[in-house]
Amino acid sequence: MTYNELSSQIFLKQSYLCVGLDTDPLKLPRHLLTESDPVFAFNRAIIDATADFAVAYKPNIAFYEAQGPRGWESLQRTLDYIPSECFTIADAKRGDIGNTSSLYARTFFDPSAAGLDFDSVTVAPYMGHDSVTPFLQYDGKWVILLALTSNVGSADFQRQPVGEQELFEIVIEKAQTWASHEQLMFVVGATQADVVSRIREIAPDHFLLVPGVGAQGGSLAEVSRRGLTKAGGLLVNASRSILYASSADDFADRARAEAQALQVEMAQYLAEL
Ligand SMILES: O=C(O)c1cc(=O)[nH]c(=O)n1[C@@H]1O[C@H](COP(=O)(O)O)[C@@H](O)[C@H]1O
Repeated sequence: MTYNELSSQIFLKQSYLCVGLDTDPLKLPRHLLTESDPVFAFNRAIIDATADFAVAYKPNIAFYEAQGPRGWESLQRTLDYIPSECFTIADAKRGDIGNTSSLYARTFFDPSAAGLDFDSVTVAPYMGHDSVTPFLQYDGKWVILLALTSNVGSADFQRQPVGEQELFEIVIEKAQTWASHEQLMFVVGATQADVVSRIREIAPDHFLLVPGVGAQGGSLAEVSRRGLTKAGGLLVNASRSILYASSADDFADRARAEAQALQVEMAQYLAEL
Protein backbone atom coordinates (compact mmCIF):
# COMPACT_ATOMS: atom_id res chain seq x y z
CA MET A 1 0.00 0.00 0.00
CA THR A 2 1.33 3.45 -0.88
CA TYR A 3 1.61 6.52 1.33
CA ASN A 4 -1.23 8.23 -0.56
CA GLU A 5 -3.47 5.17 -0.39
CA LEU A 6 -2.98 4.91 3.36
CA SER A 7 -3.61 8.61 3.78
CA SER A 8 -6.83 8.34 1.70
CA GLN A 9 -8.10 5.46 3.84
CA ILE A 10 -7.58 7.56 6.97
CA PHE A 11 -9.74 10.39 5.67
CA LEU A 12 -12.31 8.01 4.15
CA LYS A 13 -12.80 6.09 7.40
CA GLN A 14 -12.10 9.15 9.58
CA SER A 15 -9.81 6.91 11.56
CA TYR A 16 -6.14 6.16 12.12
CA LEU A 17 -6.87 3.18 14.35
CA CYS A 18 -4.68 0.09 14.13
CA VAL A 19 -6.14 -2.94 15.88
CA GLY A 20 -3.39 -5.04 17.44
CA LEU A 21 -4.07 -8.76 17.03
CA ASP A 22 -2.15 -9.89 20.12
CA THR A 23 -4.29 -12.97 20.41
CA ASP A 24 -3.52 -14.98 23.52
CA PRO A 25 -4.92 -18.53 23.27
CA LEU A 26 -5.38 -18.52 27.06
CA LYS A 27 -7.75 -15.55 26.85
CA LEU A 28 -10.18 -16.83 24.23
CA PRO A 29 -13.89 -17.02 25.05
CA ARG A 30 -14.71 -20.62 25.96
CA HIS A 31 -17.23 -21.18 23.19
CA LEU A 32 -14.49 -20.69 20.57
CA LEU A 33 -12.36 -23.53 21.92
CA THR A 34 -14.35 -26.12 19.92
CA GLU A 35 -13.42 -24.39 16.62
CA SER A 36 -10.76 -26.08 14.48
CA ASP A 37 -8.61 -22.92 14.68
CA PRO A 38 -9.80 -20.98 17.77
CA VAL A 39 -7.20 -18.20 17.34
CA PHE A 40 -8.34 -17.55 13.78
CA ALA A 41 -12.02 -17.78 14.79
CA PHE A 42 -11.37 -15.09 17.42
CA ASN A 43 -9.42 -12.88 14.99
CA ARG A 44 -12.10 -13.24 12.33
CA ALA A 45 -14.77 -12.10 14.80
CA ILE A 46 -12.58 -9.16 15.91
CA ILE A 47 -11.87 -8.13 12.31
CA ASP A 48 -15.56 -8.37 11.37
CA ALA A 49 -16.45 -6.26 14.41
CA THR A 50 -13.80 -3.55 13.95
CA ALA A 51 -13.15 -3.22 10.20
CA ASP A 52 -15.52 -0.24 9.87
CA PHE A 53 -13.36 1.72 12.31
CA ALA A 54 -9.80 0.51 11.64
CA VAL A 55 -7.36 1.34 8.85
CA ALA A 56 -4.70 -1.15 9.96
CA TYR A 57 -4.22 -4.48 11.71
CA LYS A 58 -1.07 -5.49 13.55
CA PRO A 59 -0.67 -9.13 14.50
CA ASN A 60 2.12 -9.37 17.06
CA ILE A 61 4.12 -12.32 15.74
CA ALA A 62 5.17 -13.55 19.21
CA PHE A 63 1.59 -14.61 19.97
CA TYR A 64 1.58 -16.86 16.88
CA GLU A 65 5.16 -18.16 16.97
CA ALA A 66 4.64 -19.27 20.56
CA GLN A 67 1.98 -21.71 19.27
CA GLY A 68 4.42 -23.52 16.95
CA PRO A 69 3.31 -24.52 13.43
CA ARG A 70 -0.39 -24.12 14.36
CA GLY A 71 0.25 -20.49 15.25
CA TRP A 72 1.85 -19.81 11.88
CA GLU A 73 -1.26 -21.25 10.19
CA SER A 74 -3.53 -19.04 12.30
CA LEU A 75 -1.40 -16.06 11.30
CA GLN A 76 -1.62 -16.89 7.57
CA ARG A 77 -5.41 -17.33 7.78
CA THR A 78 -5.73 -14.07 9.70
CA LEU A 79 -3.63 -12.15 7.19
CA ASP A 80 -5.70 -13.57 4.31
CA TYR A 81 -8.89 -12.47 6.08
CA ILE A 82 -7.92 -8.83 6.70
CA PRO A 83 -9.80 -6.62 4.20
CA SER A 84 -7.56 -5.52 1.33
CA GLU A 85 -8.06 -1.80 2.03
CA CYS A 86 -6.47 -2.20 5.48
CA PHE A 87 -2.74 -1.77 6.04
CA THR A 88 -1.10 -4.83 7.59
CA ILE A 89 1.81 -4.79 10.02
CA ALA A 90 3.88 -7.81 11.02
CA ASP A 91 4.96 -6.76 14.48
CA ALA A 92 8.08 -8.91 14.57
CA LYS A 93 10.76 -6.43 15.68
CA ARG A 94 13.44 -8.06 13.50
CA GLY A 95 16.91 -6.93 12.37
CA ASP A 96 20.21 -8.83 12.02
CA ILE A 97 23.28 -8.95 9.78
CA GLY A 98 22.35 -8.36 6.14
CA ASN A 99 21.95 -11.90 4.82
CA THR A 100 19.82 -12.86 7.84
CA SER A 101 17.68 -9.73 7.58
CA SER A 102 17.03 -10.55 3.94
CA LEU A 103 15.55 -13.90 5.07
CA TYR A 104 13.41 -12.11 7.66
CA ALA A 105 12.24 -9.79 4.89
CA ARG A 106 11.37 -12.76 2.72
CA THR A 107 9.42 -14.28 5.63
CA PHE A 108 7.06 -11.31 5.86
CA PHE A 109 7.11 -9.89 2.34
CA ASP A 110 7.51 -12.63 -0.24
CA PRO A 111 4.62 -15.07 -0.75
CA SER A 112 6.32 -16.41 -3.91
CA ALA A 113 9.04 -17.81 -1.63
CA ALA A 114 6.71 -19.30 1.04
CA GLY A 115 6.63 -16.04 2.98
CA LEU A 116 3.68 -13.95 4.08
CA ASP A 117 2.38 -10.87 2.26
CA PHE A 118 2.35 -8.13 4.91
CA ASP A 119 2.54 -4.45 3.94
CA SER A 120 5.10 -3.71 6.64
CA VAL A 121 7.28 -5.13 9.39
CA THR A 122 8.57 -3.62 12.61
CA VAL A 123 12.39 -3.53 12.70
CA ALA A 124 14.87 -2.77 15.50
CA PRO A 125 17.52 -0.20 14.47
CA TYR A 126 20.26 -1.27 16.88
CA MET A 127 22.43 -3.09 14.29
CA GLY A 128 22.42 -0.17 11.86
CA HIS A 129 21.89 0.39 8.15
CA ASP A 130 22.84 -3.01 6.72
CA SER A 131 20.41 -4.71 9.11
CA VAL A 132 17.52 -2.52 7.91
CA THR A 133 18.09 -2.03 4.17
CA PRO A 134 17.28 -5.66 3.18
CA PHE A 135 13.68 -4.95 4.25
CA LEU A 136 13.62 -1.93 1.92
CA GLN A 137 14.27 -3.98 -1.24
CA TYR A 138 10.57 -4.79 -1.73
CA ASP A 139 8.48 -2.33 -3.74
CA GLY A 140 5.40 -1.17 -1.89
CA LYS A 141 6.55 -2.67 1.44
CA TRP A 142 7.36 -0.64 4.52
CA VAL A 143 9.82 -0.69 7.40
CA ILE A 144 8.49 0.53 10.73
CA LEU A 145 11.58 1.33 12.76
CA LEU A 146 11.57 1.34 16.56
CA ALA A 147 12.48 4.92 17.52
CA LEU A 148 11.08 5.69 20.95
CA THR A 149 9.21 2.79 22.46
CA SER A 150 6.39 2.88 25.00
CA ASN A 151 8.04 0.86 27.77
CA VAL A 152 9.95 2.21 30.79
CA GLY A 153 13.16 0.58 29.53
CA SER A 154 13.18 3.04 26.62
CA ALA A 155 15.06 5.31 29.04
CA ASP A 156 18.01 2.87 29.19
CA PHE A 157 19.26 3.50 25.65
CA GLN A 158 16.79 5.44 23.50
CA ARG A 159 16.68 8.52 25.74
CA GLN A 160 20.39 8.64 26.50
CA PRO A 161 21.98 11.96 25.57
CA VAL A 162 24.38 11.89 22.64
CA GLY A 163 25.84 15.36 22.20
CA GLU A 164 22.93 17.80 22.05
CA GLN A 165 20.46 15.07 21.13
CA GLU A 166 18.96 11.90 22.54
CA LEU A 167 19.73 8.59 20.86
CA PHE A 168 16.22 8.14 19.41
CA GLU A 169 16.60 11.46 17.55
CA ILE A 170 19.78 10.22 15.91
CA VAL A 171 17.95 7.02 14.90
CA ILE A 172 15.17 9.07 13.27
CA GLU A 173 17.57 11.39 11.44
CA LYS A 174 19.96 8.68 10.28
CA ALA A 175 17.20 6.35 9.06
CA GLN A 176 15.92 9.08 6.77
CA THR A 177 19.10 8.66 4.74
CA TRP A 178 18.09 5.02 4.06
CA ALA A 179 14.51 5.50 2.84
CA SER A 180 11.91 8.20 2.28
CA HIS A 181 8.66 8.73 4.14
CA GLU A 182 7.01 6.63 1.41
CA GLN A 183 8.61 3.46 2.76
CA LEU A 184 9.62 4.22 6.33
CA MET A 185 7.63 4.83 9.51
CA PHE A 186 8.76 5.22 13.10
CA VAL A 187 7.39 3.63 16.26
CA VAL A 188 6.76 6.21 18.97
CA GLY A 189 5.00 5.11 22.14
CA ALA A 190 1.85 6.94 23.20
CA THR A 191 3.39 7.11 26.66
CA GLN A 192 6.03 9.45 25.14
CA ALA A 193 3.54 12.09 23.96
CA ASP A 194 5.67 14.89 25.45
CA VAL A 195 8.29 14.48 22.72
CA VAL A 196 6.00 14.00 19.71
CA SER A 197 6.27 17.69 18.74
CA ARG A 198 10.07 17.37 18.77
CA ILE A 199 9.80 14.26 16.59
CA ARG A 200 7.57 16.12 14.14
CA GLU A 201 10.32 18.74 13.75
CA ILE A 202 12.82 16.12 12.55
CA ALA A 203 10.32 13.85 10.77
CA PRO A 204 7.51 16.10 9.52
CA ASP A 205 6.12 13.73 6.89
CA HIS A 206 6.73 10.24 8.23
CA PHE A 207 3.92 8.12 9.55
CA LEU A 208 4.31 7.29 13.22
CA LEU A 209 3.03 3.98 14.56
CA VAL A 210 1.88 4.79 18.06
CA PRO A 211 1.21 1.89 20.44
CA GLY A 212 0.44 2.41 24.10
CA VAL A 213 -3.08 3.84 24.31
CA GLY A 214 -5.55 1.74 26.28
CA ALA A 215 -3.82 -0.86 28.43
CA GLN A 216 -0.55 1.15 28.73
CA GLY A 217 -2.33 4.41 29.58
CA GLY A 218 -1.02 6.70 26.80
CA SER A 219 -3.14 9.68 25.78
CA LEU A 220 -4.78 9.59 22.35
CA ALA A 221 -5.56 13.30 22.61
CA GLU A 222 -1.98 14.40 23.29
CA VAL A 223 -0.43 12.19 20.64
CA SER A 224 -3.02 13.23 18.05
CA ARG A 225 -2.76 16.97 18.64
CA ARG A 226 1.04 16.82 18.37
CA GLY A 227 1.47 14.10 15.76
CA LEU A 228 -1.27 14.39 13.13
CA THR A 229 -0.24 15.83 9.75
CA LYS A 230 -2.17 16.92 6.67
CA ALA A 231 -1.73 13.34 5.36
CA GLY A 232 -2.89 11.81 8.63
CA GLY A 233 0.59 10.68 9.58
CA LEU A 234 -0.42 8.52 12.52
CA LEU A 235 -1.45 4.93 13.10
CA VAL A 236 -2.51 4.54 16.72
CA ASN A 237 -2.58 0.96 17.93
CA ALA A 238 -4.72 -0.59 20.64
CA SER A 239 -4.56 -4.31 21.33
CA ARG A 240 -5.73 -5.59 24.74
CA SER A 241 -8.26 -2.81 25.37
CA ILE A 242 -10.13 -3.90 22.22
CA LEU A 243 -9.49 -7.66 22.10
CA TYR A 244 -10.29 -8.35 25.73
CA ALA A 245 -12.92 -5.68 26.39
CA SER A 246 -15.05 -8.68 27.39
CA SER A 247 -14.15 -12.32 27.93
CA ALA A 248 -17.75 -13.46 27.52
CA ASP A 249 -19.88 -14.22 24.47
CA ASP A 250 -20.31 -10.49 23.77
CA PHE A 251 -16.55 -10.02 23.17
CA ALA A 252 -16.99 -8.96 19.53
CA ASP A 253 -19.70 -6.40 20.34
CA ARG A 254 -17.57 -4.95 23.12
CA ALA A 255 -14.51 -4.86 20.84
CA ARG A 256 -16.58 -3.01 18.25
CA ALA A 257 -17.72 -0.47 20.85
CA GLU A 258 -14.11 0.14 21.98
CA ALA A 259 -12.90 0.57 18.39
CA GLN A 260 -15.80 2.88 17.58
CA ALA A 261 -15.13 5.05 20.62
CA LEU A 262 -11.50 5.51 19.50
CA GLN A 263 -12.61 6.25 15.91
CA VAL A 264 -15.12 8.87 17.05
CA GLU A 265 -12.39 10.61 19.04
CA MET A 266 -10.00 10.36 16.08
CA ALA A 267 -12.56 11.93 13.72
CA GLN A 268 -12.68 14.89 16.08
CA TYR A 269 -8.87 15.37 15.94
CA LEU A 270 -8.88 14.99 12.14
CA ALA A 271 -11.52 17.72 11.94
CA GLU A 272 -9.19 20.02 13.90
CA LEU A 273 -6.45 19.78 11.24
O1 LIG B 1 6.15 -2.08 17.90
C1 LIG B 1 5.13 -2.09 18.59
O2 LIG B 1 4.04 -2.30 18.09
C2 LIG B 1 5.24 -1.71 20.01
C3 LIG B 1 6.22 -0.79 20.32
C4 LIG B 1 6.22 -0.18 21.58
O3 LIG B 1 7.00 0.71 21.85
N1 LIG B 1 5.28 -0.56 22.49
C5 LIG B 1 4.34 -1.51 22.22
O4 LIG B 1 3.50 -1.77 23.10
N2 LIG B 1 4.34 -2.14 21.00
C6 LIG B 1 3.38 -3.23 20.71
O5 LIG B 1 2.07 -2.68 20.68
C7 LIG B 1 1.14 -3.57 21.29
C8 LIG B 1 0.52 -2.87 22.49
O6 LIG B 1 -0.49 -3.65 23.05
P1 LIG B 1 -1.53 -3.09 24.14
O7 LIG B 1 -0.72 -2.45 25.21
O8 LIG B 1 -2.25 -4.31 24.57
O9 LIG B 1 -2.43 -2.10 23.43
C9 LIG B 1 1.93 -4.83 21.61
O10 LIG B 1 1.83 -5.72 20.50
C10 LIG B 1 3.35 -4.36 21.74
O11 LIG B 1 4.29 -5.35 21.39
